[in-house]
Amino acid sequence: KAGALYMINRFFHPAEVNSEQSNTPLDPNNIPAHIAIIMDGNGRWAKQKGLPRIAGHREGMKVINKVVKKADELGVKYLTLYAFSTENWKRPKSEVDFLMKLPERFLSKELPKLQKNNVKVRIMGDETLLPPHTIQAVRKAVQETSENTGMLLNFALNYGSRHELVHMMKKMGESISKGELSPEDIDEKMISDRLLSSGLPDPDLLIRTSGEKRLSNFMLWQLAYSEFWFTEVLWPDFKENDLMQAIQTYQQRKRRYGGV
Ligand SMILES: CCc1cc(N2CCCCCC2)n2ncc(-c3ccc(F)cc3)c2n1
Repeated sequence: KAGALYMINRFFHPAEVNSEQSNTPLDPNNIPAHIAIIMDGNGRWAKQKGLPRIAGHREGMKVINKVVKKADELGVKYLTLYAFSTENWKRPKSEVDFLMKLPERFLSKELPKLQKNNVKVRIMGDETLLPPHTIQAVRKAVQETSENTGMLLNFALNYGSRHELVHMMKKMGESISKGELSPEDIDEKMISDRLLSSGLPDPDLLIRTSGEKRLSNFMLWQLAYSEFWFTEVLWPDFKENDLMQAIQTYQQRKRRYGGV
């Protein structure tokens, strides 16, 4: 009787099967080469636990190591992490001061491991406004890992996509007015090469945590053909399995660059 009732219920209320989640193993031949992550939800995580916001940032930093390791194991070639946006300067001074200490804290702890794993560190952003101690720490890491040939770990630091585009267009305008460049020479490759992400392939997959479904001025040019994967999970709670699920979803959505 119960069985029949169950069947009737299922008939009228088909299971909410999210077609994008299943336990099929990952296809090693279709791992996204470049994954970009907006690591959001750190403040909210802290608030939910009745902790100060900086506790969320500290917890969020610990997640990076697990995600870097898993991505590298899976064969991801480039991993871009949005650590600080040009809009983040509006945060309280105490919070910004804390955030600006995280690069050196992270690197002093993790650089040896990154070196051992042949990871190459890169920074993407406007360094001019960063405090000297922060610039020093990141430049040292970039320099020390510059010969590495493994996964490239790209931290977006004081990065803003519109700032990046305005800066690029100003430079291009200067080249044109100096007669070094003519408008006919301008094409997509030239623009890509003049952006802060120069040399990196466009992200294949963008992950944003904490339920926000916005780009927040992040890599607007570069994400033109990327798959987006959003999760309610707050960054401090993000696990390797969430990364696997994002890649699984990416693999199920056969990539299309417009056309058929
Ligand atoms: C400058 C703001 C900031 C914030 C931040 N958070 C706070 C927000 C997001 C969650 C992660 C922890 N992290 N985590 C690592 C770095 C980092 C940056 C550059 C680098 F070369 C090495 C590490 C970081 N930087």
